[in-house]
Amino acid sequence: MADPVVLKTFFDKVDNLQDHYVERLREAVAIKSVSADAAFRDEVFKMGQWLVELFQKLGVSHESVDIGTQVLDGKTIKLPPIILGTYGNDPNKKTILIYGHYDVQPALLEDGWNSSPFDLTETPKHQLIGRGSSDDKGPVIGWLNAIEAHQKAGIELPVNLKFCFEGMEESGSEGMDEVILKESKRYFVGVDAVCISDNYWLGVTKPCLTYGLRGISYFKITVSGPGRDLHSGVFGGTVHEPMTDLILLFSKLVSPSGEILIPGINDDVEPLTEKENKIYESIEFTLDEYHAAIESKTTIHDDKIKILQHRWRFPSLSIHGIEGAFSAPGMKTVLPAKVIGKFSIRLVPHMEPDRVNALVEKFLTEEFAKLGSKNTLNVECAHGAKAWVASPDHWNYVAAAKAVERVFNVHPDYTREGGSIPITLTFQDALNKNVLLLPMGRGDDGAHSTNEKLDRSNYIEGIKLFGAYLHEVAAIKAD
Ligand SMILES: C[C@H](N)C(=O)N[C@@H](Cc1c[nH]cn1)C(=O)O
Ligand SMILES: [Zn+2]
Ligand SMILES: [Zn+2]
Repeated sequence: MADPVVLKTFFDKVDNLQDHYVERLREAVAIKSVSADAAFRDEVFKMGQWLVELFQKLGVSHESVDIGTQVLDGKTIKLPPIILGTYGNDPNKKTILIYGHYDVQPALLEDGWNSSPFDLTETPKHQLIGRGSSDDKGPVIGWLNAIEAHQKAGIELPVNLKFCFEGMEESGSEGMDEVILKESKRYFVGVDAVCISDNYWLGVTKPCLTYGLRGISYFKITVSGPGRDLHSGVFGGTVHEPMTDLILLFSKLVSPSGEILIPGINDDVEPLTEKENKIYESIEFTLDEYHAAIESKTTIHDDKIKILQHRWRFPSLSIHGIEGAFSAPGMKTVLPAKVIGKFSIRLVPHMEPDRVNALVEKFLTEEFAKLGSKNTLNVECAHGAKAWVASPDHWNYVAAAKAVERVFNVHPDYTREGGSIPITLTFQDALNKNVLLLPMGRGDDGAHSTNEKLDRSNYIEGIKLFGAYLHEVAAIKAD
């Protein structure tokens, strides 16, 4: 067990420094590191540099891995570096690898934010609102704040740390798999376990440890027709309209009750067992909290167990948007010449992205042929990742559960997550080590949504949790 006196000294220091930590998060949120938009690529680099400077300040040695270029929006642009760091190199201590990402989802005030998305704004209820506050800048900085609090309190860190921070997680983790595979034989040698803080509690009160994620296959379907946008009064009714074709195709993918309609997609999904059903019963989770998080009562299922199952262990298909479609206010009577529909399928264990992609492509090609349209269709899978499930019996989880008890005085729930972190499985397989997901934020943080927030208390207690976890890791007997 970790020394309670040492932990108390560390916790007190974190409390002392909390305003400084909020200012640090404010600085990071102000950097618009949106990986999905070529126009913001300089900002992603700036954010990487900001982390490097923080590493330097804290005495973390580091390397920036150049992963080349990508073609985005028709332009060839540089990919942001993967930043590796090392803090401590004592052969008598365990080594924990921390992964996180410094890119964020896009955000515009006009999407419905109550304050400017890149100006961290603290509400009277002490919610820190800003893009990336919870996903994933708060957690990434949290680890570095924990190091700083140790230094300022004069406490030695009881483990060695390795860091791996990427700037492309929100855009398919381009280049990451190759780097992990390569560095598993060099930079990551000696790692005993991996910890990732890039998800959320299930609800708003109870901490959890997460041992599973869904995978993802992200599709772009392009329907092209006329050589340019047309006047719908002059040409409407005389040409095959790409938008009409696309909407018809979209309508074939999923039913209003969430059932995926593509033949064969559900074939590899494991059947439910009585034993598994029991797991959901003990999880602390209420429909009211869920409705509060989505700010409506529009759930397909009004039953706790079904909601958890559909979030964790069944696939889902979501339609995200249409590039090229008229979406501005007003009533432009345009007939778009080319539209790109975007949707993704969340994958569960045993579903293989390659098989899913082949089924999707075959289905859409057949459905498009049935339309008798003279337009053309192109189906592309932009990125794919398999689902991940770990063993929560491992010492890595036992140490984390003890840390939760130290900070929150409660035993955590063990959850799976509906979202995806593509490289989790790669870390597990390439390093052959246990991976733990240790969330900092709450289930209502609104990651990817408008008014994303991180509660001040989750941020500050989260920093304590990270430190306590490292002390419990050091104290535990590894098997
Ligand atoms: C759970 C994690 N914080 C996250 O948000 N992951 C993204 C990853 C992704 C994949 N394609 C685009 N983004 C997610 O689950 O959507
Ligand atoms: Zn994330
Ligand atoms: Zn995200």
